[in-house]
Amino acid sequence: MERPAVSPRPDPVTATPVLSARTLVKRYGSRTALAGVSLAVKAGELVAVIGPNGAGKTTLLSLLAGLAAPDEGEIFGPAGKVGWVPQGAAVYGRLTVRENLELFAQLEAVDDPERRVAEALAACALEERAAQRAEALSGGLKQRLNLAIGLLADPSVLLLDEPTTALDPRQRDNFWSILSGLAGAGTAIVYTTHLVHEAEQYADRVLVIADGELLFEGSPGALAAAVGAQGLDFEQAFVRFLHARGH
Ligand SMILES: Nc1ncnc2c1ncn2[C@@H]1O[C@H](COP(=O)(O)OP(=O)(O)OP(=O)(O)O)[C@@H](O)[C@H]1O
Repeated sequence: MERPAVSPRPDPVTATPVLSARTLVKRYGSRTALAGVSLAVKAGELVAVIGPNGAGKTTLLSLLAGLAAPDEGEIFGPAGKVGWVPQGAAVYGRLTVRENLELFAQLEAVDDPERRVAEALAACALEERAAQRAEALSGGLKQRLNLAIGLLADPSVLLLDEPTTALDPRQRDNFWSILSGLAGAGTAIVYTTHLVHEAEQYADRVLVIADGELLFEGSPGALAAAVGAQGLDFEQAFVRFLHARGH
């Protein structure tokens, strides 16, 4: 696959936040899924959200995406400019790649749908697959279509829930090339993953969440340093960190 050109991306240290949230709380009945999480994401920044099963990662992203409302706290974001890439591709198998994009563009009432569909196809290197039915796509291509749908509204922030879990290493590499290109062009990217080396490899900043609480925010190296695990494999450092924090 041809890699997209990567332009120098905004410096995430100095860039302006494009999305921020203050003390988000979300409860499901008596269960507190998020217990007061705050964050700020800047243009061109790649942020990984990692944590054990049930930590609240998907809940956090769904609030940031505006799919659910927090019980407490506030979100400040670019209205209508947050792209959402859910874990499973919610595409229509019997429609082609292009038809799926046209349908979602219509459902989301995006401006200039024809141009946006063309741009989303190009951004995800799907032009040659445009006429193929979605049900005939490989897992990697289906996930690229899922991403293309998330890009239709030309979002300045893209939220992805475990985007590469089901992909083989080559498709994963392709997918990260696309995301790196988008970050290079200034899109802020927030993703959850259980493949924690993807946090180490690609994220500028890592958020560690467990039991609905934000336990750490910083670079992958700083997470390892926080538990004296420099030089250890990042996954081992992460497990050591969780253990040290009682998880
Ligand atoms: N719709 C819901 N109704 C009730 N409880 C929910 C709902 N969604 C999530 N929860 C609960 O909220 C908590 C956080 O769930 P969430 O899916 O956000 O975690 P996660 O970190 O994404 O987990 P995983 O890594 O397993 O995907 C869990 O205890 C989960 O069971």
